Amino acid sequence: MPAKPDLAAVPVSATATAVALTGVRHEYRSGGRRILALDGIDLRLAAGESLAVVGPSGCGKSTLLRMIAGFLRPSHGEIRVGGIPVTRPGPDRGVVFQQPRLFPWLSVHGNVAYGLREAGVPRRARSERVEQLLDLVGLGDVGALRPYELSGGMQQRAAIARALAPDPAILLLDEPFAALDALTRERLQEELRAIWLRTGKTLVLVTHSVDEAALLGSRIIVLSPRPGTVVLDEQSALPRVGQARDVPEFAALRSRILQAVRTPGS
Ligand SMILES: Nc1ncnc2c1ncn2[C@@H]1O[C@H](COP(=O)(O)OP(=O)(O)OP(=O)(O)O)[C@@H](O)[C@H]1O
Repeated sequence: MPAKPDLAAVPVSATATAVALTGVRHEYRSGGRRILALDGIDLRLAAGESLAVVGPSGCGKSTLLRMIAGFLRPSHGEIRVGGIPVTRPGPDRGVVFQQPRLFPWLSVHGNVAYGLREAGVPRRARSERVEQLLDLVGLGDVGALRPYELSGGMQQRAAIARALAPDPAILLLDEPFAALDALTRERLQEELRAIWLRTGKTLVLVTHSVDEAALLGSRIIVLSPRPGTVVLDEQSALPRVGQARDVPEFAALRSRILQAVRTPGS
């Protein structure tokens, strides 16, 4: 049997990149209307934290994530990543969307390698890195397949591997498992948790699911209905390894999150 690559060898970012949002407010202007999506967001995220962002529909979760990604500039306030103001997307921030958005004309391997090729990483190093990442996300055997030959869960794993390829310090995930069936979703949640523990990445995860937030957040924030403001900001005391869902703290944390979602301003 061929030796499995040492997954611990997947490089962990050396820089202690953190995210800082100061006085962030965002207002959309659409058809003469102004929509205040987020207001008064002050947040400092330490490197290696996993921040779950929960809140009712339309409270500005995706807006927050898009601003950290650099797709959108805040109307007021400032966002810094690793101390540097965010003005555009960059290789220090990998993004995973609800839909995998894989390139259908490329193999799974080709999809994961794409950004590395664009960045001029030599073929051999590229290939080694892609193999490691495919193993990390459990797709070691299907690199040669095309996205349409994969299940939805496998496609989302490939999207996660693609986002991790440039070794971003921060992984931003916007409802990454919302389109998957319940069983696949649960499995991928466990896998993402393992990937986070293994790689030490800073994660920002937007989710509607209170369970998902409780399971995956080392820190959880709840936003109020629009304009989104932070109404709960809690560090999780759940064990990082083992079956986090089975410990009593899980149910307690879950119910505090749920209460904050239901009674904004509390
Ligand atoms: N491009 C846009 N132009 C105008 N308004 C927008 C735009 N994008 C979002 N909005 C509005 O801003 C508010 C926040 O949207 P956002 O998508 O950030 O919320 P969300 O919490 O992620 O919602 P959901 O949970 O339903 O995905 C909503 O009222 C939405 O209608």
